[in-house]
Amino acid sequence: MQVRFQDGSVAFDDLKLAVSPGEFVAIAGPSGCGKTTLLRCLAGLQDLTSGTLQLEPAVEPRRGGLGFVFQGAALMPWRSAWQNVALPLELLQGTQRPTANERKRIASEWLLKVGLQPEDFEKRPDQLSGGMQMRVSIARALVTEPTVLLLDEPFAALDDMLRQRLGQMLQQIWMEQGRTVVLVTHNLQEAVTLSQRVVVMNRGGVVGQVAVDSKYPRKPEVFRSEHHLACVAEISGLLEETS
Ligand SMILES: Nc1ncnc2c1ncn2[C@@H]1O[C@H](COP(=O)(O)OP(=O)(O)OP(=O)(O)O)[C@@H](O)[C@H]1O
Repeated sequence: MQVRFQDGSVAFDDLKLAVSPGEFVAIAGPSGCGKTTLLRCLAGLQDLTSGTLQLEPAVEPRRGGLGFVFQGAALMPWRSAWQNVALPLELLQGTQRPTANERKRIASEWLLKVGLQPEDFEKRPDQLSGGMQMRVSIARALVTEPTVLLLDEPFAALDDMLRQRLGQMLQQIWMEQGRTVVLVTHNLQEAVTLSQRVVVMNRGGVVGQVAVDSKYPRKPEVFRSEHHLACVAEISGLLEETS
Protein backbone atom coordinates (compact mmCIF):
# COMPACT_ATOMS: atom_id res chain seq x y z
CA MET A 1 0.00 0.00 0.00
CA GLN A 2 1.06 3.58 -0.58
CA VAL A 3 0.36 6.91 1.09
CA ARG A 4 1.33 10.07 -0.75
CA PHE A 5 0.31 13.44 0.67
CA GLN A 6 -1.00 16.40 -1.31
CA ASP A 7 2.33 18.20 -1.03
CA GLY A 8 4.00 15.26 -2.79
CA SER A 9 5.70 13.74 0.26
CA VAL A 10 5.42 9.98 0.54
CA ALA A 11 4.93 8.27 3.89
CA PHE A 12 5.45 4.83 2.36
CA ASP A 13 5.55 3.54 -1.13
CA ASP A 14 5.17 -0.19 -1.12
CA LEU A 15 4.31 -1.34 2.37
CA LYS A 16 3.15 -4.88 2.97
CA LEU A 17 2.10 -6.00 6.39
CA ALA A 18 -0.20 -8.69 7.76
CA VAL A 19 -1.17 -8.83 11.41
CA SER A 20 -3.07 -11.84 12.75
CA PRO A 21 -6.01 -11.44 15.14
CA GLY A 22 -4.78 -11.57 18.72
CA GLU A 23 -1.17 -10.84 17.79
CA PHE A 24 1.07 -8.36 19.63
CA VAL A 25 3.19 -6.61 17.00
CA ALA A 26 5.67 -3.80 17.54
CA ILE A 27 6.67 -1.40 14.76
CA ALA A 28 10.16 0.08 15.03
CA GLY A 29 11.97 2.47 12.76
CA PRO A 30 13.55 5.91 12.58
CA SER A 31 11.68 9.18 12.70
CA GLY A 32 9.77 9.97 9.52
CA CYS A 33 9.64 6.42 8.12
CA GLY A 34 5.84 6.31 8.20
CA LYS A 35 4.96 4.56 11.47
CA THR A 36 2.32 7.05 12.59
CA THR A 37 0.84 7.17 9.11
CA LEU A 38 0.57 3.39 9.12
CA LEU A 39 -1.33 3.45 12.44
CA ARG A 40 -3.59 6.20 11.11
CA CYS A 41 -4.35 4.06 8.05
CA LEU A 42 -5.14 1.09 10.29
CA ALA A 43 -7.47 3.30 12.34
CA GLY A 44 -9.22 4.59 9.21
CA LEU A 45 -8.00 8.15 9.87
CA GLN A 46 -5.85 8.29 6.73
CA ASP A 47 -6.77 7.16 3.22
CA LEU A 48 -4.38 5.10 1.12
CA THR A 49 -3.27 6.51 -2.23
CA SER A 50 -3.09 2.99 -3.58
CA GLY A 51 -3.21 -0.56 -2.33
CA THR A 52 -5.54 -2.18 0.13
CA LEU A 53 -5.80 -2.60 3.85
CA GLN A 54 -8.03 -5.04 5.61
CA LEU A 55 -8.51 -5.67 9.28
CA GLU A 56 -9.69 -9.17 10.10
CA PRO A 57 -12.00 -9.69 11.77
CA ALA A 58 -13.39 -6.34 10.64
CA VAL A 59 -13.60 -3.79 13.44
CA GLU A 60 -16.05 -0.97 13.72
CA PRO A 61 -14.34 2.07 15.24
CA ARG A 62 -17.71 3.68 15.97
CA ARG A 63 -18.75 0.65 17.98
CA GLY A 64 -15.67 0.81 20.14
CA GLY A 65 -13.88 -1.97 18.24
CA LEU A 66 -10.71 0.04 17.95
CA GLY A 67 -8.66 1.92 20.54
CA PHE A 68 -5.97 4.45 19.60
CA VAL A 69 -3.34 5.91 21.92
CA PHE A 70 -1.90 8.95 20.16
CA GLN A 71 1.62 10.34 20.49
CA GLY A 72 1.12 12.70 23.44
CA ALA A 73 -1.96 12.20 25.54
CA ALA A 74 -4.33 14.29 23.33
CA LEU A 75 -6.89 14.72 26.11
CA MET A 76 -9.72 17.22 26.08
CA PRO A 77 -8.46 20.01 28.36
CA TRP A 78 -11.88 21.00 29.73
CA ARG A 79 -12.85 17.49 30.77
CA SER A 80 -11.83 15.78 33.99
CA ALA A 81 -9.77 12.57 33.87
CA TRP A 82 -12.80 10.32 34.19
CA GLN A 83 -14.82 12.37 31.68
CA ASN A 84 -12.00 11.97 29.14
CA VAL A 85 -12.02 8.21 29.66
CA ALA A 86 -15.80 8.06 29.42
CA LEU A 87 -15.88 9.84 26.05
CA PRO A 88 -15.69 6.73 23.80
CA LEU A 89 -18.59 5.26 25.82
CA GLU A 90 -20.64 8.39 25.18
CA LEU A 91 -20.03 7.97 21.45
CA LEU A 92 -21.37 4.43 21.39
CA GLN A 93 -24.77 4.12 19.80
CA GLY A 94 -28.06 2.55 20.75
CA THR A 95 -28.15 -0.21 23.33
CA GLN A 96 -24.34 -0.35 23.41
CA ARG A 97 -24.25 3.07 25.12
CA PRO A 98 -24.13 2.73 28.91
CA THR A 99 -26.08 5.11 31.14
CA ALA A 100 -24.32 8.16 32.60
CA ASN A 101 -23.81 6.40 35.97
CA GLU A 102 -22.47 3.30 34.27
CA ARG A 103 -20.10 5.36 32.14
CA LYS A 104 -18.63 6.97 35.23
CA ARG A 105 -18.26 3.59 36.94
CA ILE A 106 -16.59 1.94 33.93
CA ALA A 107 -14.26 4.92 33.35
CA SER A 108 -13.27 4.86 37.04
CA GLU A 109 -12.51 1.14 36.87
CA TRP A 110 -10.14 1.69 33.95
CA LEU A 111 -8.47 4.61 35.68
CA LEU A 112 -7.79 2.36 38.66
CA LYS A 113 -6.41 -0.32 36.33
CA VAL A 114 -3.89 2.10 34.84
CA GLY A 115 -2.84 3.13 38.35
CA LEU A 116 -4.53 6.49 38.85
CA GLN A 117 -5.68 7.30 42.39
CA PRO A 118 -9.40 8.10 42.96
CA GLU A 119 -8.52 11.60 44.24
CA ASP A 120 -7.20 12.39 40.73
CA PHE A 121 -10.30 11.28 38.80
CA GLU A 122 -11.93 14.72 38.93
CA LYS A 123 -8.76 16.60 37.90
CA ARG A 124 -8.43 18.21 34.49
CA PRO A 125 -5.40 17.31 32.30
CA ASP A 126 -3.52 20.49 33.27
CA GLN A 127 -3.74 19.37 36.91
CA LEU A 128 -2.14 15.99 36.11
CA SER A 129 1.50 15.08 35.44
CA GLY A 130 2.56 13.99 31.93
CA GLY A 131 2.67 10.36 33.06
CA MET A 132 -0.81 10.58 34.58
CA GLN A 133 -2.16 12.15 31.40
CA MET A 134 -0.70 9.30 29.37
CA ARG A 135 -2.38 6.78 31.68
CA VAL A 136 -5.70 8.56 31.20
CA SER A 137 -5.14 8.36 27.46
CA ILE A 138 -4.45 4.61 27.68
CA ALA A 139 -7.56 4.09 29.83
CA ARG A 140 -9.59 6.02 27.25
CA ALA A 141 -8.33 3.70 24.49
CA LEU A 142 -9.25 0.61 26.51
CA VAL A 143 -12.59 1.66 27.95
CA THR A 144 -14.68 0.10 25.17
CA GLU A 145 -12.59 -3.10 25.39
CA PRO A 146 -11.60 -2.81 21.72
CA THR A 147 -10.49 -5.87 19.77
CA VAL A 148 -7.70 -3.85 18.14
CA LEU A 149 -5.46 -1.52 20.11
CA LEU A 150 -3.12 0.86 18.26
CA LEU A 151 -0.48 2.70 20.29
CA ASP A 152 1.81 5.40 18.92
CA GLU A 153 4.85 5.82 21.18
CA PRO A 154 2.59 5.75 24.25
CA PHE A 155 5.42 5.75 26.80
CA ALA A 156 7.97 7.99 25.04
CA ALA A 157 7.66 10.94 27.41
CA LEU A 158 7.75 8.87 30.60
CA ASP A 159 10.59 8.02 32.95
CA ASP A 160 12.04 4.52 32.76
CA MET A 161 10.23 3.18 35.82
CA LEU A 162 6.81 4.31 34.67
CA ARG A 163 7.56 3.19 31.14
CA GLN A 164 8.30 -0.30 32.42
CA ARG A 165 5.23 -0.36 34.68
CA LEU A 166 2.86 0.68 31.91
CA GLY A 167 4.54 -1.72 29.49
CA GLN A 168 3.90 -4.54 31.95
CA MET A 169 0.30 -3.41 32.32
CA LEU A 170 -0.17 -3.41 28.56
CA GLN A 171 1.25 -6.92 28.37
CA GLN A 172 -1.14 -8.05 31.11
CA ILE A 173 -4.15 -6.56 29.35
CA TRP A 174 -3.15 -8.21 26.08
CA MET A 175 -2.66 -11.59 27.80
CA GLU A 176 -5.95 -11.44 29.70
CA GLN A 177 -8.14 -10.20 26.90
CA GLY A 178 -6.52 -11.55 23.74
CA ARG A 179 -6.87 -8.41 21.69
CA THR A 180 -4.66 -7.43 18.75
CA VAL A 181 -2.03 -4.86 19.71
CA VAL A 182 0.09 -2.78 17.32
CA LEU A 183 2.66 -0.75 19.24
CA VAL A 184 4.87 1.86 17.58
CA THR A 185 8.04 2.45 19.56
CA HIS A 186 11.55 3.80 19.04
CA ASN A 187 12.69 1.78 22.01
CA LEU A 188 14.01 -1.56 20.75
CA GLN A 189 14.21 -3.10 24.22
CA GLU A 190 10.57 -2.25 24.79
CA ALA A 191 9.60 -3.66 21.38
CA VAL A 192 11.39 -6.92 22.07
CA THR A 193 10.20 -7.20 25.67
CA LEU A 194 6.53 -6.76 24.85
CA SER A 195 5.82 -8.02 21.35
CA GLN A 196 5.71 -11.36 19.58
CA ARG A 197 7.09 -9.83 16.40
CA VAL A 198 8.93 -6.62 15.60
CA VAL A 199 8.26 -5.15 12.19
CA VAL A 200 11.19 -2.96 11.18
CA MET A 201 10.43 0.01 8.92
CA ASN A 202 12.83 2.30 7.16
CA ARG A 203 12.61 4.67 4.22
CA GLY A 204 8.90 4.19 3.96
CA GLY A 205 8.58 0.44 3.85
CA VAL A 206 9.05 -2.75 5.84
CA VAL A 207 12.70 -3.81 5.72
CA GLY A 208 12.46 -6.87 7.91
CA GLN A 209 10.68 -8.65 10.74
CA VAL A 210 12.07 -10.28 13.84
CA ALA A 211 10.11 -12.92 15.77
CA VAL A 212 10.49 -12.83 19.55
CA ASP A 213 9.95 -16.37 20.73
CA SER A 214 10.15 -16.25 24.53
CA LYS A 215 7.24 -17.10 26.81
CA TYR A 216 4.85 -14.66 28.47
CA PRO A 217 4.58 -13.09 30.98
CA ARG A 218 7.86 -11.35 30.31
CA LYS A 219 9.46 -9.33 33.08
CA PRO A 220 11.39 -6.17 32.17
CA GLU A 221 14.68 -7.99 32.92
CA VAL A 222 13.99 -10.42 30.07
CA PHE A 223 15.75 -8.09 27.65
CA ARG A 224 19.06 -9.24 29.14
CA SER A 225 18.46 -12.82 27.98
CA GLU A 226 20.51 -14.12 25.07
CA HIS A 227 17.50 -14.40 22.77
CA HIS A 228 16.25 -10.89 23.47
CA LEU A 229 19.70 -9.35 23.05
CA ALA A 230 20.04 -11.20 19.75
CA CYS A 231 16.64 -9.83 18.62
CA VAL A 232 17.69 -6.26 19.50
CA ALA A 233 20.98 -6.76 17.61
CA GLU A 234 19.13 -8.11 14.57
CA ILE A 235 16.75 -5.13 14.50
CA SER A 236 19.63 -2.67 14.91
CA GLY A 237 21.42 -4.43 12.05
CA LEU A 238 18.37 -4.14 9.80
CA LEU A 239 18.09 -0.44 10.59
CA GLU A 240 21.79 0.20 9.94
CA GLU A 241 21.83 -1.78 6.69
CA THR A 242 18.95 0.20 5.27
CA SER A 243 19.70 3.72 6.55
N1 LIG B 1 -0.20 15.41 6.75
C1 LIG B 1 0.99 15.28 6.16
N2 LIG B 1 1.29 16.02 5.07
C2 LIG B 1 2.49 15.88 4.43
N3 LIG B 1 3.44 15.00 4.81
C3 LIG B 1 3.18 14.26 5.89
C4 LIG B 1 1.96 14.34 6.62
N4 LIG B 1 1.99 13.44 7.65
C5 LIG B 1 3.19 12.84 7.56
N5 LIG B 1 3.91 13.32 6.51
C6 LIG B 1 5.24 12.87 6.07
O1 LIG B 1 5.20 11.45 5.93
C7 LIG B 1 6.40 10.90 6.41
C8 LIG B 1 6.07 9.87 7.50
O2 LIG B 1 5.55 10.55 8.65
P1 LIG B 1 5.11 9.77 9.97
O3 LIG B 1 4.61 10.78 10.95
O4 LIG B 1 4.22 8.66 9.58
O5 LIG B 1 6.52 9.17 10.45
P2 LIG B 1 6.92 8.44 11.80
O6 LIG B 1 7.74 7.26 11.42
O7 LIG B 1 5.73 8.19 12.63
O8 LIG B 1 7.83 9.55 12.49
P3 LIG B 1 8.09 9.83 14.08
O9 LIG B 1 8.80 8.61 14.60
O10 LIG B 1 8.98 11.04 14.05
O11 LIG B 1 6.77 10.07 14.72
C9 LIG B 1 7.28 12.04 6.87
O12 LIG B 1 8.16 12.37 5.82
C10 LIG B 1 6.29 13.16 7.11
O13 LIG B 1 6.90 14.41 6.88
